[in-house]
Amino acid sequence: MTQAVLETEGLSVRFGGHVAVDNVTSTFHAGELTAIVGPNGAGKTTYFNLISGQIPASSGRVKLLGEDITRNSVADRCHKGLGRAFQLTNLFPDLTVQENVRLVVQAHRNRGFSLFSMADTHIDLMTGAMAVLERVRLDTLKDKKVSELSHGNQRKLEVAMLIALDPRVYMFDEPTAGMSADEAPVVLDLIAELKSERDRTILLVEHKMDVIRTLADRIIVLHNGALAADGDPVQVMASDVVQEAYMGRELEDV
Ligand SMILES: Nc1ncnc2c1ncn2[C@@H]1O[C@H](COP(=O)(O)OP(=O)(O)OP(=O)(O)O)[C@@H](O)[C@H]1O
Repeated sequence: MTQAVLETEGLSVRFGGHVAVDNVTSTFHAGELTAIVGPNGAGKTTYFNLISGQIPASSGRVKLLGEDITRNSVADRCHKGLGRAFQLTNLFPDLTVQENVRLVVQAHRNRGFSLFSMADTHIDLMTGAMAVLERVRLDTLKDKKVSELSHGNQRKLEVAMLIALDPRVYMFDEPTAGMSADEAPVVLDLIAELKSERDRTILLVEHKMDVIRTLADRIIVLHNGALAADGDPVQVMASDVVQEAYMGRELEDV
């Protein structure tokens, strides 16, 4: 087995008396896409928040490439290669699509977050930004202000900005939520490409069964914050634990 890229060891968080993530131990490898599923309130987003550092763990550890990052800041984890899809609130609504991506490309190359750069590097950065925008098919909208984009295109821009960061680990929380039927495949194709082309580790919180079936190499099921199942998608989805106790109604609805 190859070295684990990301590990959580006995990871837990308590909010008052409520244990939202309960002693979750799991290991994630390169080239593997793991879907994280479970009923509403199961702890999926909280597990993501613990991994990316948005909230501190009550106990347990998070390791990236063997290094303990449990106490590192969000920014430091990002710098070390942990990439979480940007929330829409992190977009700059008054800047253009291309400028938003450029800022990320620029930061990734350690030039700092500034719109002002030397002319030669400016062209270089803009070219890098355009390449990413072409991949999510937002290149024709490059000069539009982000505030003028549809919700679906704003979410595509989030994905573009994440790709521009080129992290080792991609974390997507329902990446196609709010997208129209013709917008979603662009993002799903990109996620599939990331997995094969770049040999990246991908974590995907997802409710849509068709998306899980298409993309997941592995499924982990959370229930009441704890790991209820972990393994091959076909076996996990067929298991009694998922069908009857944990996922029943939600999956049938899809
Ligand atoms: N900051 C917080 N303070 C108190 N309780 C919280 C906090 N964040 C999450 N919770 C609780 O922890 C539990 C897990 O929530 P979480 O959002 O992680 O679930 P989820 O599986 O992502 O659900 P959904 O599918 O609905 O998004 C819920 O009971 C939620 O109310």
